[in-house]
Amino acid sequence: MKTLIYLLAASSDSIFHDWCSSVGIETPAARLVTTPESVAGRGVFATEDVEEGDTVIRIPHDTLLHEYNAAVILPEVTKKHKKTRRRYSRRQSRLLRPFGKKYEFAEPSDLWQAEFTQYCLSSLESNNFWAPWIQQWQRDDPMQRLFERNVSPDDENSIIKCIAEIKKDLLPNEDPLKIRAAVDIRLRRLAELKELYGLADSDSSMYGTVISRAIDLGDGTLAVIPMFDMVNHSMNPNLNLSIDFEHEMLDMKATRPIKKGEEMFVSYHDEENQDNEFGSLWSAVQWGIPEAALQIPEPQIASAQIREPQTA
Ligand SMILES: C[S@@+](CC[C@H](N)C(=O)[O-])C[C@H]1O[C@@H](n2cnc3c(N)ncnc32)[C@H](O)[C@@H]1O
Repeated sequence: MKTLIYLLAASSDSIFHDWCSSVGIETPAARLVTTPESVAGRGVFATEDVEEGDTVIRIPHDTLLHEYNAAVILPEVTKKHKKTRRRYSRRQSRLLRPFGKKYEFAEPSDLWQAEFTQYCLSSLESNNFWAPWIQQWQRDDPMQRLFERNVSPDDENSIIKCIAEIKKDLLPNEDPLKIRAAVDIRLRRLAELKELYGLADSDSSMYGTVISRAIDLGDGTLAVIPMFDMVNHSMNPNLNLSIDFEHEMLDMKATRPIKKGEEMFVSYHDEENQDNEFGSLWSAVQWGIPEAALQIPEPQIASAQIREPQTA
């Protein structure tokens, strides 16, 4: 049974790689592998020995999922989002809101979460070029299970159970009251975003997945970056991301020599924001990352058997 699961996973990893090649993502020394050797059960591994500074992944700018590409690829969804943002601003303005309640948990900076969810759902529905990649997305942690089950912010039993799971699996040292506050905010925010954007209950799972994969490109633009989003987090990363403006590519380069079969990592941590939103609490509820993964020094480096792509 286990062998069958890994064979199926290997074929889905291959499908992902075929998709990468078809959209121009170059992976000269990297491969997505589903394996228990990865810190997260699936991760990106070196397919050959790599020297410091070598480029292991190159990603064209036009493959990124962000608001600018989405406006070109899904203009009708973008149009709806603009209208929704106007409705949101009216509701938040005291002058223009004689009736109705202000949104308390969905801040302007959270609106992208619902918008990305709709871009992804619409991509799957129209089977556009992002669809094969989005189909590969996974997230499995206590917060995601709450989203998937559409737990209401008032469902005390489910929330208490989730807090206990987060504490046990991800945050053994965190105060349960703080975990509760973080969970509560996210459930209430999702409830408001669902109402504002007209999201269905069945969309909550995509919501949880997409918010765990998006990053800030550094200028406030949020994006999910194909292939980069398959790389797991470490506080001792062996890859970094740089922008090649001339060729409109993102380059992932080795920050030190990497051996064939080693798992490759980036740091999801923003050095400047260690104590606030990128702290362990935020990482656990937003990203599904355990507190242990935020510790330095790094645990043992994993390595995996790299399978050659299956040919038909
Ligand atoms: C952006 S994805 C990374 C790729 C992911 N492993 C996959 O297969 O799609 C983020 C998810 O990976 C997992 N993850 C990333 N880094 C991790 C780590 N150091 N330890 C445990 N899980 C990790 C968490 O489940 C998180 O929700």
